[in-house]
Amino acid sequence: MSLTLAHPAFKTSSESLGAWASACLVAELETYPKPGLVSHRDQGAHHDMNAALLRLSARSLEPFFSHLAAAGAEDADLDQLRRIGIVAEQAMLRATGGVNTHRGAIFGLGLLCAAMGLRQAHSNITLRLGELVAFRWGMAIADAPANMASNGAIVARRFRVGGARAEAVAGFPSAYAIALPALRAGRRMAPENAEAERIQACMALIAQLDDTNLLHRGGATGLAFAQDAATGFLAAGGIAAPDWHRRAEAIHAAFVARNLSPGGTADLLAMALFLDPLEA
Ligand SMILES: CC(C)(COP(=O)(O)OP(=O)(O)OC[C@H]1O[C@@H](n2cnc3c(N)ncnc32)[C@H](O[C@H]2O[C@H](COP(=O)(O)OP(=O)(O)OP(=O)(O)O)[C@@H](O)[C@H]2O)[C@@H]1O)[C@@H](O)C(=O)NCCC(=O)NCCS
Ligand SMILES: Nc1ncnc2[nH]cnc12
Repeated sequence: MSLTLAHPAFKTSSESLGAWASACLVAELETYPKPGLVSHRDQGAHHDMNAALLRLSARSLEPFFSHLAAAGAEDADLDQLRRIGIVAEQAMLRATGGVNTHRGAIFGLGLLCAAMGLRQAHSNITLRLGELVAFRWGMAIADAPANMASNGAIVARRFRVGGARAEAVAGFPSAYAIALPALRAGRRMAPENAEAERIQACMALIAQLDDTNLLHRGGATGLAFAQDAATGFLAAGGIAAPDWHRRAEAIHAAFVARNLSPGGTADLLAMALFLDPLEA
């Protein structure tokens, strides 16, 4: 399925930014075959999530993304953003019956919404949104007490990788340096196929990201398997190769067989879709 996203106007209200962030979560979902992840076609390597649940979750988050954009416009500090983020997590868990569908996305997209609000409120700010997150809230994110019991924090310690918080502190380098260029290169390779360009960005992310979900489910071996598979896909031409869809499906099946799911990649893909019309 090829979902066309209606981009928001360059200067836009908090409400339409919230709608845009939520639409990007749905576009990420409506992308097949993403290795191991849930899509409109199947549940990937997940037993407690499906497309309907992820749509509900995305819809439940829209007002919170708007609220975060409005808070950013008021130059809110991290404590204020965190309070909104925590209420958003609770709304997500209510909408999904307790399943963690979008916790990482609330954090990453939420910070980008706040940064967009802040940037629009001050015409002299020319930083990219990721740089603005790092500049305005990065130090506070780095200093905030980590939830030592979360899957992400446990594997980040064990395997000495950064995870979601480090990504934010650094200004989302994986979204800017990996996902956005791959998305735009994918658009040139397949101008009429928006779903294919999302697969190109997804594979580029899996190939390079230290995804704490892959580490949680598959350890270092699982992460290496995933990175090698995605690297092979890209080296064979990515979505420009004539048989790309069959090869992506085979990788998806191999992830499902190993119970691997790159949840961090899913979030960063949605973030790249969000940034695409907002950053030159
Ligand atoms: C900072 C928080 C995001 C908490 O992060 P923490 O590191 O403590 O860990 P997790 O709770 O594990 O969440 C991190 C999620 O971030 C995504 N992610 C993974 N790797 C990366 C990466 N390298 N870069 C960026 N993002 C990454 C990923 O999210 C997706 O996976 C979620 C499903 O995870 P899980 O339930 O573990 O999945 P399963 O494998 O299915 O588990 P099992 O059932 O098998 O056990 C899903 O939500 C995706 O979104 C990581 O999971 C943040 O939550 C926080 O501090 N919040 C407080 C509020 C706040 O400060 N907000 C600021 C303003 S909005
Ligand atoms: N498509 C997806 N599949 C599994 N986990 C996710 N978290 C965010 N999007 C996801």
